[in-house]
Amino acid sequence: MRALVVYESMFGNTERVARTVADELSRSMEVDLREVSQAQAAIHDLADMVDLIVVGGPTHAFSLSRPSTREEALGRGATQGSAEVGVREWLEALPCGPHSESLATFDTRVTKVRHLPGSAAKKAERISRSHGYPRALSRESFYVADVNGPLLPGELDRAREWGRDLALRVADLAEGRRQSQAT
Ligand SMILES: Cc1cc2nc3c(=O)[nH]c(=O)nc-3n(C[C@H](O)[C@H](O)[C@H](O)COP(=O)(O)O)c2cc1C
Repeated sequence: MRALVVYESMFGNTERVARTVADELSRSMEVDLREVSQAQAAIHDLADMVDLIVVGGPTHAFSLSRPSTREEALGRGATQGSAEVGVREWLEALPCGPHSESLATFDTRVTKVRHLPGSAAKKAERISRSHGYPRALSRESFYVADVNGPLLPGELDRAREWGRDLALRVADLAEGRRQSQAT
């Protein structure tokens, strides 16, 4: 089984979550972890050959980032990422389906506005569904203390649990497909 984990991160927090999730998935699957600007080729090389795609990014303005919000992040001291390429652009470039592989989305967001609706993970799911992906297997938010982080205590443990749960669900789905083909 194979997974592709694609992330966008400007202050490093989403990257830490993505690495933790990828590490947990790699206990039972072959995992390709890519920063979004390095993931363009993966759209065509891998997208239809993996069992699971995990996409994560920071919530900006209640949604996935845009060039303008990434520009703002750079102005606020972000040390990685770029204004040009983000998860929104990556998802919008995906070929239209139907696609059969499972997909899961996550984001990081600031804890003090956690009651407000709208998140990068929700928007990522919406774009992927419009490209023919099934409903997300799971969608999760991980919380940071402020715009530049850090992640709240316990969030990387939660990311590890989330990765473990995803791996189990993908294995269950594969087993279900195998059994229905056998009958
Ligand atoms: C321009 C901008 C807009 C943001 N808007 C939101 C928001 O609407 N809701 C929220 O919870 N966090 C918001 N944040 C905080 C980000 O979610 C936070 O910077 C991110 O989780 C850090 O992840 P990273 O280290 O991977 O970049 C915003 C940050 C920036 C720079």
